[in-house]
Amino acid sequence: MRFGGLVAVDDVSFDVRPGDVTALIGPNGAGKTTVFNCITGFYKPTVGRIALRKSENETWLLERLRDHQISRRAGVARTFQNIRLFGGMTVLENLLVAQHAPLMQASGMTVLGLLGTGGYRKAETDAIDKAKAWLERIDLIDRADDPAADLPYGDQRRLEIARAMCTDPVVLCLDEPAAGLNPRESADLAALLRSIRTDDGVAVLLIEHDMSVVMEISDHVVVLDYGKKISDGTPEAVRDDPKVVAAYLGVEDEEVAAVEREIEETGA
Ligand SMILES: Nc1ncnc2c1ncn2[C@@H]1O[C@H](COP(=O)(O)OP(=O)(O)OP(=O)(O)O)[C@@H](O)[C@H]1O
Repeated sequence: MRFGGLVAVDDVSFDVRPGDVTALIGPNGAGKTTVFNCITGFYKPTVGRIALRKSENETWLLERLRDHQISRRAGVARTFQNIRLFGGMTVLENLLVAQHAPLMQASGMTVLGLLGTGGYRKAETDAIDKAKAWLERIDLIDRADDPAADLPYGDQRRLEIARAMCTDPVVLCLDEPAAGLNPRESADLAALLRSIRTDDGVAVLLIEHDMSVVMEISDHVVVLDYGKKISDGTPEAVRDDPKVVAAYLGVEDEEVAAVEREIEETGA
C-alpha cells in the first residue's frame, strides 16, 4: 500500500485461519492499521491480493470489492480503535442495527413487506433472539434496555464485539480491543475472544499493543516493522525472535546479532 512516495505496507503476506486468533503487532507506524484498512476495504491496496477462501470452490478477492460488500457479502467484520457504538440507542438496539441487512432483505425492501409478511416477522424474531443470545454471552442481558453510552468502558468494548458478531462474520478484525481496559476487563475480553475462536470457529485478527493479551490469547503472531513483515509464528517463537526484540527496542539492523547474543546469555 503506497501513499504518494511512502510505501506503508511492503509485500506483506500472511494467513489467518478459522478457529485461530492471529495478532498483528509492531511498533508505532509499522503499518498495522493500514493492513486492516486494506482488508476491510477502507483502502484499496496499490498492488497485491487479499483472498478470503470460504471453501475449496469459493474464494473472494477482497481487493476487488467495495467496503460494504466486504462486510455484508464476504463476511469480514471489524471494530475500531475508538469505540463506535450508537451511544443513545439501547444496548439491545445496537445489536439489532447490526442485523439491518438481513431484516431489510426479508422485507423485500417494501413497506408492505415490513407491515405484512410473515417473512419479515420471522426475521425480526430471529434478530431479537440472536441479539439476546449475545447479550447472555457477554453478561449484559440485564442492561439490554439501557443506553449503550451508560455502560462501563470494558462492557462497551465487548458489546461492540458482540455487535460485529451479529453480522455472522467469517473473519473478525479487532483494532486494539484491549486498549484502556483494566486487568479484570482485559480478562473478560480474553475469555470472550477465546469463546469466539472456539465456539464460533471465526478467524480473529487483532491489532494489539498489550503484549500480555497477545501472549495469552493468540495462536499466531505476525510482526510488522517499517511496513515489512519481520516475524511470523507462535507467540513464543515471536517473543524470542531477536529481530522482534530489536524492532521494539529500536536498535539498528547491525545490532540484531548483539541482541540475539544477549537473549541467549540471559535465557530471556
Ligand atoms: N492515509 C494515509 N496517508 C498517508 N500516509 C499514511 C496514511 N495512513 C497511514 N499512513 C502512513 O503509513 C505508515 C503506517 O501507518 P499505520 O497507521 O498503518 O501504522 P500502525 O502500525 O497502525 O501504527 P500505530 O501503532 O501507531 O497505530 C505511517 O508512516 C503512516 O504515517
